[in-house]
Amino acid sequence: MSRIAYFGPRGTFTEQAARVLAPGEELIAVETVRQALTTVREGGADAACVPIENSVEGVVPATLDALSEATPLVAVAEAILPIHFSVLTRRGGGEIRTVASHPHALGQVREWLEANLPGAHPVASSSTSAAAVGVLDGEFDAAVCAPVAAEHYDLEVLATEVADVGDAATRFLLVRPPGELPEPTGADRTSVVAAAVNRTGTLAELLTALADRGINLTRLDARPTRNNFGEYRFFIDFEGHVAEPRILDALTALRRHCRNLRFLGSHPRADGIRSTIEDGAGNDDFVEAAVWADAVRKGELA
Ligand SMILES: O=C(O)C(=O)C[C@]1(C(=O)O)C=C[C@@H](O)C=C1
Repeated sequence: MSRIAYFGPRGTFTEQAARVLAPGEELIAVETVRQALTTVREGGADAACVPIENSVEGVVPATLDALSEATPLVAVAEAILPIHFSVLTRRGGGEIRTVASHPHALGQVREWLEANLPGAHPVASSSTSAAAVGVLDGEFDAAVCAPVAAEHYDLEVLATEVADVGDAATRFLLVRPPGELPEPTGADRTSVVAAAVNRTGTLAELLTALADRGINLTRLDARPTRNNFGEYRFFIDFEGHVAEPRILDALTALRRHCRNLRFLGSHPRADGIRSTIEDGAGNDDFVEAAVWADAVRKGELA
């Protein structure tokens, strides 16, 4: 049985994602995204489940930063979960002066809180379930949680189906140390983090390397390197799998344009959306062109 470290404690959305991505495996709850990844890096778990991006609040910066530092880990699978919250309070609790949750969760219920708990002060907690624990301990008066948290913590459900955007969703990754990659399916996502040289046009060069090969981006984010003010790392997700000749060609080109390129994995997309293949940019086109060039090099063709 594999050991999966996840961003907990029990009852987080990440725990639900871990159950989808690694059914029946042993789950180990840790307090932060960074700890989940460190546990894998230090051999305390075989893989980690972490949130990567939400359709309303965008990327989870802690995940991007922790994936770009220390020893490399690669994503081997993803899950997308619909996100709506329950608001939990202490049984028989009085006035609600503070309402706690993960900042990403608070950002998704801002309007609901203003309309329904206008007097309550929002407080950031390390996760949605950590907020529930805080309510039990008397630290906060209410917690914005995953609905399943009500099964783990002895709290009263004040409201359900809480969400400012009805069809919000979060994407989660299962990451593990580099090893055998999942097979390509035709509906895959590849992720890299690029530390580009700080000069005119470097980001354009990276994007052009992908555009020239007809590769569709699915996400682009920048995070500071934390070394020099104004210096960034670019997180680029695109359609396709590194086992495909067109993607391998693009990766090689990206490597030439970067001071440092980290491969963050190729894995099937949870939404099953197949890669866009532009005319003349299919895998057969890349293979055929390489065969032609090889024959030219051998003097067999001109
Ligand atoms: O705190 C949790 O329950 C989490 O799993 C984290 C997280 C996030 O980081 O976005 C996951 C999904 C929701 O969007 C809110 C919080």
